[in-house]
Amino acid sequence: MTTEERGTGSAGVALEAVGLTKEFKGFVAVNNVSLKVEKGTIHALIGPNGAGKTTCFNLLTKFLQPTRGKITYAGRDITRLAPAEIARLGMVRSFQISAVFADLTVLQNVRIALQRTRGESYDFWRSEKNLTRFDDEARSYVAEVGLSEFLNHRAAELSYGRKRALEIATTLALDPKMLLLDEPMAGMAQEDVERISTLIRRIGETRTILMVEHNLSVVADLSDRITVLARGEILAEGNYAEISKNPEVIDAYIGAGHE
Ligand SMILES: Nc1ncnc2c1ncn2[C@@H]1O[C@H](COP(=O)(O)OP(=O)(O)OP(=O)(O)O)[C@@H](O)[C@H]1O
Repeated sequence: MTTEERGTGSAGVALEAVGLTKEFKGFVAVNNVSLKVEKGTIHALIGPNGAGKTTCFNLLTKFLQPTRGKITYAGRDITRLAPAEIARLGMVRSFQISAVFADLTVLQNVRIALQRTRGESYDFWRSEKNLTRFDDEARSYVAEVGLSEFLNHRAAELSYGRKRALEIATTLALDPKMLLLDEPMAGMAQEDVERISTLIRRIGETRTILMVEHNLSVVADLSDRITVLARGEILAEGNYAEISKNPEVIDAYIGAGHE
């Protein structure tokens, strides 16, 4: 696999938004946002409560249609495509934990994700033989997220942080070049935050990542580039050292009651 195919490498834009705007009955939640996510980088979208991060993320992942603006991925206009179509192009939004089957084992969960990707039949509960074909590949994704010792544990038995790791493994099974993570640290205890941070950094070595994240020390630790939203607009962009000393960014966070 070339670096280009993995979505890594020094040059090029993976995802680009131009003039992205979303209005809800006249209320402008996202206003004329233009941003570029460079291939092979970890890019964070941050901002105080109500800044428009979730709306922006839903627009970029095609869960919402923009009122105005254009989105391109790998040079292709994806503005009107559905999430499943962009997933086929290699840009995948991480599933919610609820998408993990609690009564199935870690291995079974990843196997099913693989089977779905390969467009195999949906009656997976009947064709055990069919599924075992994916075992080796599933094991490699389980190893990538550090869950090998839990291979045969039911998902329900895993800690919250390990469930998130499993959820990421099922996303990796779709072989994404770009991953979009919605608040990957939400609800995590400190030890899980460290585990998932390490995991995201490792995954980001060979893929492009865009994440919305509230935990600023995680953002500082992981991100190559950060876009700060406030009141639906881009307030600042840069690395953590740059944005953290930007007076407008500090004001926006203090004004919104953050630390
Ligand atoms: N479906 C909707 N209908 C009307 N207004 C909405 C809708 N979705 C979001 N908004 C409004 O858009 C603004 C931005 O919301 P959004 O959830 O994108 O912000 P956020 O930065 O993700 O906030 P938080 O950090 O609190 O999750 C808010 O004022 C919100 O009330």
